[in-house]
Amino acid sequence: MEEVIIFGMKLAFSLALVGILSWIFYIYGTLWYNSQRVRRKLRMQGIRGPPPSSFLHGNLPDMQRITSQASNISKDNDQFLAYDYSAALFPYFQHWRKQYGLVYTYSTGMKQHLYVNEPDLVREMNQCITLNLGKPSYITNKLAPMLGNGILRANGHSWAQQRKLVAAEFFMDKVKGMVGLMIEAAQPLLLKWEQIIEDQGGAKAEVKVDADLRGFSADVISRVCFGHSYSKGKEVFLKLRSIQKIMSNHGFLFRQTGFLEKLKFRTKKQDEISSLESEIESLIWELVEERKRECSSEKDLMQLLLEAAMSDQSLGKDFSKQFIVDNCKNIYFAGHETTAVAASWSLMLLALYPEWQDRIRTEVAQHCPNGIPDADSLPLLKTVSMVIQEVLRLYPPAAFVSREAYEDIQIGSLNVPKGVCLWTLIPTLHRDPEIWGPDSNEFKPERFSEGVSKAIKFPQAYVPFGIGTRLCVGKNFAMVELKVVLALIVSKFSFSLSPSYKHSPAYNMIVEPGHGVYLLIQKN
Ligand code: HEM
Repeated sequence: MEEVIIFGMKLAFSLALVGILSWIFYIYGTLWYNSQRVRRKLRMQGIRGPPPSSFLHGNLPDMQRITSQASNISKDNDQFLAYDYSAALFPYFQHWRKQYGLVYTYSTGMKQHLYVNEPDLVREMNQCITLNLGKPSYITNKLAPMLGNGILRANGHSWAQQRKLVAAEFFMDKVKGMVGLMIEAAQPLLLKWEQIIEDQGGAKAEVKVDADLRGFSADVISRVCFGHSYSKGKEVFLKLRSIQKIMSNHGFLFRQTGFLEKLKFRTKKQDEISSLESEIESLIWELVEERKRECSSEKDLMQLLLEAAMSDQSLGKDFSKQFIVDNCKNIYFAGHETTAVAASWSLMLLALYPEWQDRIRTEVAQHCPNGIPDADSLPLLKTVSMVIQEVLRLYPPAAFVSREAYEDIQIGSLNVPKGVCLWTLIPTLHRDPEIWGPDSNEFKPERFSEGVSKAIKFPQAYVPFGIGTRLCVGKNFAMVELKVVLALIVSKFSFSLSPSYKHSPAYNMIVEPGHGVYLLIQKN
């Protein structure tokens, strides 16, 4: 008996030893050997970068050190406009750019990255149509509870299938039909601001615009996704935002979560995320079931996804359900926050440049009866478009275009090894004086008077909506929505920046005014 126990213990010990050795080999293989191999391949092509300062974490300690050393942004209005927000939020990129140029490599331990801000290479990325270039898996894995397997996270054929379906819903002819619902959704905001002015004596009042703009864009997206059931859909939006807040607190972009941290995170936050996730799923599914019972002819996004899922027998019941739920969540996330934040930045910049408010007001009065735009008059609002383009240049809500090479791929003359993540920093491209000229940090909407192609040397370097095959599906929709809301606000109110405004761009998956935008508004 004793011999059996001793044998059992020896066996357990040997197995544990084999396990530990395999783990060490795995770590050595994936971390060290792999990253050395990839770095060597890149170096042979002339790509340099900071040497990793940590065996396990690559350049992460350097990134933390550079970030903590970065000085605070000046709060002086004249100066902050000239400030590329990435210098404050991602100072390590600027730091290394000075040393290694427009294309360089760095490591975060498990992953090797390539910073790509060279316009020709950005164009080549733009033209690269292979399905082997997708969203970085280590980031999309973190987003799984929020986005499921919807279009934003998906890669390869699953992405292509979803893209075909979802994109069709946001073609310009469809978007034109949504102008009415956008105007309707803006009414509560306009009435609220009028009431605030009234309550503060009828002349000038201070408003913090961000939550109202977020409410507006959530309302618009709810109406697009869920048609007449949009008020129920808004509950989905509130829950999604809660998940976003929990997740973005956890070193979202580059930091990989350690094993112990994962355990701690699991007990503390994961339960909260899981319960929000299942509440969202039940809410959307309730709406879908309701819609099925109604046999509605309404053609909102949910109906379209429902029809597509039902017509494709190969999808299977569970997949169909997931497909609808996930894509509703994806459009909610992708569509409402970005647009609301772009509207906040627009009002901030217009507050600094009252002459552009005047120009918009004159234009709206000229083309829109009663100051209310419609599908016919919107294309005539050229000044509003120019202002939005300039806002998206200086304060793009999405800071990056990011990709991962799933196989070794060729981008222009560069061979990108499998597993490398590519990062294009949008605000830096948008402010590069080599591309935009010496006035690149100035607010000058007139640079877009003859379109993007005439505004810069390399049109591929203007990418507020991303690049190439994964270009933002909602680009037309967002532009129309922004035009509607800005035209309505500016023709009703005049405004300047309140002394309560503190310039503090903050990264929260997108780049938003950290302390909100405070305006002093008055009725026109
Ligand atoms: C000002 C507002 C917006 C900005 C700045 C913006 C920006 C972006 C960017 C940078 C990307 C990534 C592109 C890439 O990786 O190359 C993207 C993707 C996407 N956007 Fe937008 N977006 C906005 C509004 C919207 C709206 C209103 C919707 C939906 C109604 C939307 C839906 C999507 C979707 C579904 C994707 C994923 C496309 C794919 O992976 O195939 N976006 N957006």
